[in-house]
Amino acid sequence: MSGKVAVVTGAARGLGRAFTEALLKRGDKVCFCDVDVQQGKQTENELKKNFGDDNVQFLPCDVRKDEEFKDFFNRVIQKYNTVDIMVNNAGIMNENQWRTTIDINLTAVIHGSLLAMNHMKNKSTGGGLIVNVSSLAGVMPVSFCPAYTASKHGVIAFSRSWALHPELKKNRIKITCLCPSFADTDIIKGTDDKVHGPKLARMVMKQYGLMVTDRVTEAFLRVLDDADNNGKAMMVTPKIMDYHTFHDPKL
Ligand SMILES: NC(=O)c1ccc[n+]([C@@H]2O[C@H](COP(=O)([O-])OP(=O)(O)OC[C@H]3O[C@@H](n4cnc5c(N)ncnc54)[C@H](O)[C@@H]3O)[C@@H](O)[C@H]2O)c1
Ligand SMILES: CCCCC/C=C\C=C\[C@H](O)C/C=C\C/C=C\CCCC(=O)O
Repeated sequence: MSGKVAVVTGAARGLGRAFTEALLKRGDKVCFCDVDVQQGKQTENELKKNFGDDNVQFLPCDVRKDEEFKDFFNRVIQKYNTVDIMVNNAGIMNENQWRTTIDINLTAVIHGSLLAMNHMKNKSTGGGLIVNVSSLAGVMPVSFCPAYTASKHGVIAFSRSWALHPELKKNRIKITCLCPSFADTDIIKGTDDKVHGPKLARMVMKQYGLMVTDRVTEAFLRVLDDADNNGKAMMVTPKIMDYHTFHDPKL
């Protein structure tokens, strides 16, 4: 039994919900947020039935809103006294709303990581893990969703840069990324046909295959269990489950 306290953003459904369930199964306590309050409450009820009232809590929060996000994070600390694992998962894909895409997929991931770092370095027990959900689109170009792809590249660049910081090492804080290819969640359904070129997107998706969420959860748990995950990006596709090799210039 792990017995840690975890935060998962955007976990009313999809991968966030799957990560929440996986953490609860390990014996962690999880506080999750979402902008979709109705779905969040429904998920909370279902999870409480399976994992116990005290172990899981939903709080409404739009991670784009700085004060709301800060308040959500503080309320988790008030309830559980600590945060050991922060999963910045909330994300959208909508090339028509490219600013909002950057706000949620990148800016809020930066904010969530900083909230977690500030807490983790000040807590008496010290240490913690931040898992930032990027995408396979974080390590390669994707023609039908350039803004989404930029946001996911940004998540990896931010996480790898902080991972090098001596202050994180001193405080035993690790920061790592998860990079799934297509997985069967609602994000796949909610795309705007005009911008993405649905034919191309569907063709690419057919070529890559669609993973069940359990496969992504397996990769998530592998990252959690790996002591050597700092600054890494775990790719998960129907065929691959391995860290990406970065070719940084040797100056
Ligand atoms: N499903 C895939 O194919 C896939 C592949 C790679 C990466 N990802 C990433 O995984 C993450 C989860 O996506 P998913 O596939 O579960 O999609 P999803 O649409 O099923 O879930 C996303 C969740 O985030 C919530 N959310 C959106 N905006 C929010 C906000 N401003 N504040 C709080 N919550 C918000 C949504 O309400 C939803 O519950 C995203 O970051 C996505 O980019 C998904
Ligand atoms: C039919 C619409 C599909 C839209 C897909 C929606 C969301 C997907 C989000 C994932 O994060 C994307 C994951 C991986 C994309 C990576 C590679 C695609 C390769 C593109 C190419 O080969 O041109």
